[in-house]
Amino acid sequence: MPYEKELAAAKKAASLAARLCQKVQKALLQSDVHSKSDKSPVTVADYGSQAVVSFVLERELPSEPFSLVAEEDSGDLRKDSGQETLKRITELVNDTLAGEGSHGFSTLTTDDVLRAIDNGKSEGGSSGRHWVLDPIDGTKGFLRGDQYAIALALLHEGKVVLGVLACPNLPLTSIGSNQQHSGNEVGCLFFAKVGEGTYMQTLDGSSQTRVHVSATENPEEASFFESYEAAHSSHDLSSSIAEVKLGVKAPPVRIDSQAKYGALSRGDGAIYLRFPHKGYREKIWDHAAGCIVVTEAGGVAMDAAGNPLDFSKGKFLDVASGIIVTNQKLMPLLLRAVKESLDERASSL
Ligand SMILES: Nc1ncnc2c1ncn2[C@@H]1O[C@H](COP(=O)(O)O)[C@@H](OP(=O)(O)O)[C@H]1O
Ligand SMILES: [Mg+2]
Ligand SMILES: [Mg+2]
Ligand SMILES: [Mg+2]
Repeated sequence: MPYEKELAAAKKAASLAARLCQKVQKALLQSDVHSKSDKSPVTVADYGSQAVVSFVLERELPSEPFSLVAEEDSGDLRKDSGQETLKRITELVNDTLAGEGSHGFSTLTTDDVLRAIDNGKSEGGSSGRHWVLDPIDGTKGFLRGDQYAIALALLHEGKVVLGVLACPNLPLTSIGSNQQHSGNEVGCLFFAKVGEGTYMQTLDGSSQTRVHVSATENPEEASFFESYEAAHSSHDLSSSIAEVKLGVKAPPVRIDSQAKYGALSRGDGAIYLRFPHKGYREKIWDHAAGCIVVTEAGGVAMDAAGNPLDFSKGKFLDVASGIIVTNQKLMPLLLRAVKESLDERASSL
């Protein structure tokens, strides 16, 4: 079966990175939080997760050319002001890798960690194979103690062929609009390979189950997910689409990160709406893994004009107005509702 060893390596890398993130989230000290030039937050866990994933993928797949498109870079860590942080990241990475119990693991130096982080400089594109990584998607959620995800996908000739989504704070049982969940076990890892469906397992891989998107055909029974952060997606546009146009009764479920794609893939809700504010350009690492996890579970992800998401154009994912995700049955209704709302908005400007 194609991509078997790549999937195994990706699951191992994401699970180890999740362990590092859980450790940091538990003991998050203010000193672990920095803000990047674009003012978005980044933590030692974002960097540590990227270093772990990069190191593990290279180690597990030695015979393949290695290309990684990842969110973080080592720029700030190479400055004098970043030295303390770099030491802390290196310590975290070594603790995590040593904890894996891999035979003959020799500790990484700070230079090894910088190099592993900077492996992520690839621009991706439409030819060859590129790993796509968001080491922590939902850093704001991570900082709040809420949802976040380690999102890793493989692009081959411009198409996403596998995806792994580790969601350390997502309960194993559903988080529907009532936000109740019976079991209290927390931490899931979703994985999908093109043509082979989507599975959800516990973070330690002890049990796995095949998952499918919600089969809801009646929008009134559908519930919808959107970003927790109103800065990331227009909440009033999505509510006018969902509640006014589609008649969705349930209130929106607002959670951070691509955990939304994982929740959708197992039917926790039926719709995901994302309408970034003007001028924002989506990145492929924010959607590649989530997209295949949902589509291999029977869902459809498109931009608001009905075009499939195109991950082949480098690190940006240019979409018309926004991203909409649902099942095959609801997509035509949703597209129509989105178009009507956007047209009304445009004519009222
Ligand atoms: N103005 C904006 N509009 C849309 N998305 C944004 C944004 N600013 C940041 N983001 C992206 O939204 C991602 C989180 O998604 P969500 O809103 O679903 O939680 C962030 O990922 P990171 O946390 O990896 O930086 C970031 O890339
Ligand atoms: Mg970020
Ligand atoms: Mg992200
Ligand atoms: Mg991120």
